Amino acid sequence: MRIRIRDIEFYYNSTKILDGITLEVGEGENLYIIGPNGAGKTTLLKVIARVLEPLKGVVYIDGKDYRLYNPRELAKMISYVDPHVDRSIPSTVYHFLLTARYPHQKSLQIVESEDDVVAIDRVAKAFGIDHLLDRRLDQLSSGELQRVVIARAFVQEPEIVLLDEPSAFLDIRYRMEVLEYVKRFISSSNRVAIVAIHDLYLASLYADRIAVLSNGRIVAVGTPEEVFSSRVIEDVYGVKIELIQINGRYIPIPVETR
Ligand SMILES: Nc1ncnc2c1ncn2[C@@H]1O[C@H](COP(=O)(O)OP(=O)(O)OP(=O)(O)O)[C@@H](O)[C@H]1O
Repeated sequence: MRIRIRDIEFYYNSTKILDGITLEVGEGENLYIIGPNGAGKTTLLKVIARVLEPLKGVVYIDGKDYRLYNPRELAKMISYVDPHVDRSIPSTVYHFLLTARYPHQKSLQIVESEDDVVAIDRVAKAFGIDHLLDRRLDQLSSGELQRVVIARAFVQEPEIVLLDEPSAFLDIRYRMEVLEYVKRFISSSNRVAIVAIHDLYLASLYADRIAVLSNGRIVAVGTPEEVFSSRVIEDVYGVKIELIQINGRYIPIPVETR
């Protein structure tokens, strides 16, 4: 699976939000998107998920314009994880996870298949939510709910995972566990992950490449080392950065605002 994003322009009303976005994500790659508040990260993920229609530009999935896939094919292929889940949905965790299997189910299927049960069981264990399957969504803590919502994406077994700020409510162990899982799942297959995140440290740990978005434009793309050792982070965020090296990784530490 490969994604090529070509010259995407997106407007809200008459305001240009994405301005000529061109990016490629290769097989088995974890691409992280960073950038200041309002830079356009969520908008870009929604365009790639086909939740939003760009005014100009095309997204190609495996060389094919994504508008040419039928909705069911696309639903099976792409999972977009919106951080703002409606926890008032009257559903148990199990049934919420099961809804991710719809694209895999046969049209007259009324009960879950063995494959559905196996997928839910495997992912629930990996995300440490197997003890929560009978709980209702409104009975979960914010971090538990977030793990459930991210787990749901993997129950779908998508080729392309789009994660919007996956770490916000998670404690440090779960941040690492969730992103390690994503990295393993993607790297060990020919799948693709695009992760929008504010935490530069987590990006330095888990990104294969990082794209920096600022005012709707990609201003840098490269390995964590390339991106963090350039001046681009200081310029884009307006903060002074010290770079430290631990275990061969380059980790940016913001030390003061400029
Ligand atoms: N529904 C909308 N209608 C109009 N403008 C919008 C809408 N949603 C977002 N915007 C604007 O689009 C721009 C990009 O928003 P977006 O949410 O994509 O940024 P972001 O990089 O994800 O930001 P953050 O880091 O704050 O989550 C912002 O200026 C925002 O105010």
